[in-house]
Order: sequence, then C-alpha cells, then structure tokens
Amino acid sequence: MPFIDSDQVIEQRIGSSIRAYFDREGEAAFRDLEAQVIDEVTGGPQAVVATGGGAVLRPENRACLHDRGRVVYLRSTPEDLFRRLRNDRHRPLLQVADPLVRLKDLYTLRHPLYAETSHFAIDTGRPSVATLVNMILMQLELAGWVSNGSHSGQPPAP
Ligand SMILES: Nc1ncnc2c1ncn2[C@@H]1O[C@H](COP(=O)(O)OP(=O)(O)O)[C@@H](O)[C@H]1O
Ligand SMILES: O=C(O)C1=C[C@@H](OP(=O)(O)O)[C@@H](O)[C@H](O)C1
Repeated sequence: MPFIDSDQVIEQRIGSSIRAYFDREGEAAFRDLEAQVIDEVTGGPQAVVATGGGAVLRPENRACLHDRGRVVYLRSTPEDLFRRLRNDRHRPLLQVADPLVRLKDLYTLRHPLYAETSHFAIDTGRPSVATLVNMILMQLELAGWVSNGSHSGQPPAP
C-alpha cells in the first residue's frame, strides 16, 4: 500500500519548506493548504497517510481523517518530544525560546483532538519503532481492519 506524508505533498506544491512558507505567508495560509491536501489524500486511493501534528486543529480535517480512514494516535509526552526535537530547526512552531513550554501548551490543546479523531492510541514512549509497528498491526487485526498474517514482516511464502 502506498505511503503518503501529507507535509511532503504540501512542500512539493509550494516549492519550499513548510517553515519558509510559514515565515512568508503565515500559519493560516498553511492551514488552508493543509486542509486541501488532507481532503485530497483521504479521498484518494487507499494509502497509509502521515499528517503533520496540527492536522487535527480544523474540524473538517478531523472529519475527513476519522470518517474516511482508520486513525492511529501515536501519543508522546511533551518531555519525550522535547528530547527528540530539541535540535530541530524545521518545525516553525518550535522555533521559540522555550520549546518545552510550547510543546506542553500544544499537548494540552491537541491531545483531546487527537483522542477524538483517532480510532485508537499507542503510547510511543519506550518501545522500539519495530515493536510499535507490531502493536499497531495487532490493533488493526483485532478490529478486523487488516487480515491476520498479512504483515509478518517476512517476505511472502513461496
Ligand atoms: N517511537 C520513537 N522512539 C524514538 N524516537 C522517535 C520515535 N518516533 C519518532 N522518533 C524520532 O523523533 C523525531 C521526530 O519524528 P518524526 O517521525 O519526524 O515526527 P513527525 O513526522 O511526527 O513530526 C525523529 O528524529 C525520529 O527519529
Ligand atoms: O504541529 C504543527 O502544527 C505542525 C507540524 C509539522 O509537521 P510534523 O508533525 O511532522 O512536525 C508541520 O505540519 C507544520 O510545521 C505544522
């Protein structure tokens, strides 16, 4: 199944980085474009879609994601995100004097929106990425959304 990173689609469309676009056009213009792309990718052929973290802010985006797909909330604490992103220069909302405070504020605002939009949540704190992938696949299987054994991580049997 194809994988789509909706922020990459946006960057291809604007021909620059999202950070530069934020600086040039402002956040509202970015959110308009983001909504357009989320509508397109959730209305197109079946795919695994990764959105930007702010995709849940608009109610129409939440509806597209929830009603057209199966949404997994990869939950992280502000502290974990701070550890992972302390040297990041690409995320416009984190280019502030105190990114941890910003991350805490974003978490408070967005956690309920992620919970509302998602069909299930996975805590991403300790497990390895490979373990997280298996946990997600198990949840999808339990819900009957993928068939058992279709993802063993091994090549298909001859
Ligand atoms: N489960 C995880 N455990 C450890 N590091 C992680 C995990 N998930 C993401 N990261 C790291 O955090 C950073 C941001 O991850 P990324 O996938 O780019 O986030 P997003 O696309 O959601 O903004 C990357 O350096 C990535 O390697
Ligand atoms: O949280 C946000 O509002 C944003 C997160 C970014 O994506 P990531 O979640 O991949 O950082 C990107 O969409 C944009 O910078 C806005």
